Amino acid sequence: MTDMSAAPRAPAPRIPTGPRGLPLIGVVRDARKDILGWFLRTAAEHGPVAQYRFGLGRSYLVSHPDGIKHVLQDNVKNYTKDHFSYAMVRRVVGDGLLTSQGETWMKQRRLAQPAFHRARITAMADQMVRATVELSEQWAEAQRTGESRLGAVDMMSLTLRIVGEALLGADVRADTEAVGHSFTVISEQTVERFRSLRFIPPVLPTAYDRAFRDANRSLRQVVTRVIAERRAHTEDRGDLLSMFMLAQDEETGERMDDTHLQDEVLTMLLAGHETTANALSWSWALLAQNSEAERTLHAELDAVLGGRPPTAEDFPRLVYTRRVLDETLRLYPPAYALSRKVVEDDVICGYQVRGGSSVDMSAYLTHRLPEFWPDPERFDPDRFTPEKVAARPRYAYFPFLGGPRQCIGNNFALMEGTLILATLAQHHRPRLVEGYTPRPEPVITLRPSGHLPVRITPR
Ligand code: HEM
Repeated sequence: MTDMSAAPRAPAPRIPTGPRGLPLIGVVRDARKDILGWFLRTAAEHGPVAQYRFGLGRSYLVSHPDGIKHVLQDNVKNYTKDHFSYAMVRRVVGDGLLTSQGETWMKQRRLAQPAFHRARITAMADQMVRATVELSEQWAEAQRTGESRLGAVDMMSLTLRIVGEALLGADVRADTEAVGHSFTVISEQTVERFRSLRFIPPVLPTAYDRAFRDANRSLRQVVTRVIAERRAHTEDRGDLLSMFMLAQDEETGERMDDTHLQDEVLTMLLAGHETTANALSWSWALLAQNSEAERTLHAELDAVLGGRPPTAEDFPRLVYTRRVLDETLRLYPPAYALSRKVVEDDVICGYQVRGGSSVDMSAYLTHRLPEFWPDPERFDPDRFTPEKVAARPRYAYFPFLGGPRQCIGNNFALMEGTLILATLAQHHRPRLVEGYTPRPEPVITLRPSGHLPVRITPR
């Protein structure tokens, strides 16, 4: 007799389909030609979970918000950072907050979290605006002389300065060029290795590998100096650097060793400026190409600020400015692709996923799914009205990820980005120089090509 009380059996998970690729290398050749286009095509042809081989390893591209939620939140323990992409990042930042896992990560996250509380960040607003006003003066000069500027370089210097001062109490203005150059070398080489499946440096280093080592050394020098300067003054400044330096293990009483401290500081310095700078660069590019949104932004700035620099109290009232940033992060999410290693067999959105394989997620892709984002390529900050946000699934939008490994600097970045846009857009209208069209350059983050050459015009 049939047991009528038994729950109906769940349908057997489906096997995801996907692009076939070539023997030995799988989809590497197609993906490296145009990774962003490849993400979009693969999801359009194979649905919410696609399967393929990247080299000899099996990977899945998860694009549906429910699948993203499953990986980042609901079954997060099954998806780790034991993935070769992080092995490469570890060669640069070692075992800092971004790359560590398990107990080490949890301890460090708990330690760093208070530095990112809303009240703490609010107290940093004045410093953020002060640094931006200095850049505004340089832009005013360029306005007078007609000289063009590299918008992306300006944004990098500004956000590096801000993160150095605000979180580490350090003046890193003189290091901008060294950090920028080193990070570019490292990003390009890391991505090149990843896409060509050369994960391990050769035994005999090439000129390219020597450049990588030099870049790494130069970043470490900056960080070592920042730490040494603080050690010369023993007082607790109450900032993130003091928290890291003074923290003692509850059981052993030990402090963080020098290498670990350097790893944490370098992680903050890099993760805390590159991403925000790219987002801001894209905002300028998009505003220059969308005059209606630019007009709405200017109207808000006139109404809220009336010509004076913004303060922390203005932040909640700069509603449209913030939406410009949100919509920029939708179209050009700096962290455009991330991967995780699958621990055990699992089912995502009804599809079977094998333990030992990789899961790839792309915010660039999910942020363009027409189901959640009608006319996805159109720049429309009003997609971020509270009603529209509430009507979408949480993980249709994840520029900062989500779940336990969500970006620790998200509120910092959103306030910083909004205040920078407001301070500069009040007085200047950067125009793209004639003949230049920004293209997305997917290195570790998503940069605009050619450093965004702009001519600064007055409002
Ligand atoms: C628009 C700006 C930013 C974007 C789009 C962004 C995005 C992200 C994303 C996607 C992750 C997850 C990475 C992963 O799991 O592999 C992350 C992690 C992280 N971000 Fe950000 N970030 C931004 C700004 C910042 C800022 C300003 C800081 C520091 C001041 C920061 C520090 C970190 C750190 C330390 C982690 C690792 C957190 C952990 O795993 O516990 N980020 N960020």
